[in-house]
Amino acid sequence: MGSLSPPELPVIDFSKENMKPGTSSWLSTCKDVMYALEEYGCFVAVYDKVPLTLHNDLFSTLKDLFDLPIETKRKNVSDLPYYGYVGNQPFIPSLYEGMGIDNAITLEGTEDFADTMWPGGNDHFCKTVLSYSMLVSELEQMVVRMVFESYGVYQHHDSHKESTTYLFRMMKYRGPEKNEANVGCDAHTDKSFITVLHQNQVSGLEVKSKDGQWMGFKPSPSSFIVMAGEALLGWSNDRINAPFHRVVMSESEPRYSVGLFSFIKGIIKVPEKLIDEKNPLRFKPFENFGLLRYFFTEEGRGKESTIKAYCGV
Ligand SMILES: O=C(O)CCC(=O)C(=O)O
Ligand SMILES: [Fe+2]
Repeated sequence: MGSLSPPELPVIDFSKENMKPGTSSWLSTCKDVMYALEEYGCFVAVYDKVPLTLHNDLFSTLKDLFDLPIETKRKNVSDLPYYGYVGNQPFIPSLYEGMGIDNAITLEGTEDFADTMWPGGNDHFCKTVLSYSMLVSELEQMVVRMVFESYGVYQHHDSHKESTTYLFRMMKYRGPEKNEANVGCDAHTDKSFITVLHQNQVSGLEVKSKDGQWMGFKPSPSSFIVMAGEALLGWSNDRINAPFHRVVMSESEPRYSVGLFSFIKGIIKVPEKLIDEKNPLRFKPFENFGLLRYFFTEEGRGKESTIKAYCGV
């Protein structure tokens, strides 16, 4: 008998030609996506729409950004928790720094951010981030469409799309020094609808399976982690899993990563179609940003499931 090998994240190919709604490759990818989201809450998308030059430009511009003085980086502020600069502060692993761009798939959003960081802005940064986040939002939108079609609630798709807003977060994890803890980011679940993560060549991301095993991830320029947040878990009436994940640094080189987080404006309601005798309503209508804010309260932070504590029936 062979020994049981540790589970691995499912890999789904989005770079097939002709992957258009209704085609056979679209329909078979829908099945794989739904299985991955319900079982793991996460998968690796192989997606070739982001050219290697753009990938390289993005990560080299991130280095310039994080090399700015800390007083400058601290100017990245927001009313929303986790949207602004986080780093060098108590209760956050000391290896971590992150900054956020609200409305990231608009030129205005990227320019507002760049104007805060550089005197006179930074055209190259804006172009790079905007092109990147637009291409990745197309991947997010394909996945959302697949979910709505697969659950038979496509009639709600357009209004959902109109209510979607994107946060682009950029992260740097420095390598641990001798005898320093190697945790880059503590285990957590995202409060977004969907998160798409991408990174440089330094590994460190781990995702927890339903049976409690940590699964690693080998990065590549065409691999994107698509992950469900607790807002999607809530919307799906608990069908889709929102997995715990963390970053553990074992290399000395810095790890740079980026996340495109979709959030929904207004009220999220479980579609009627997803409520029946076997699956009674599990969540009251809720606000995505309310869920995010709740997580950052003393009460919300300690909960195993933020969404259940926030609006569970
Ligand atoms: O750096 C990463 O890959 C993960 C970041 C993350 O989990 C988050 O920002 O929510
Ligand atoms: Fe996360």
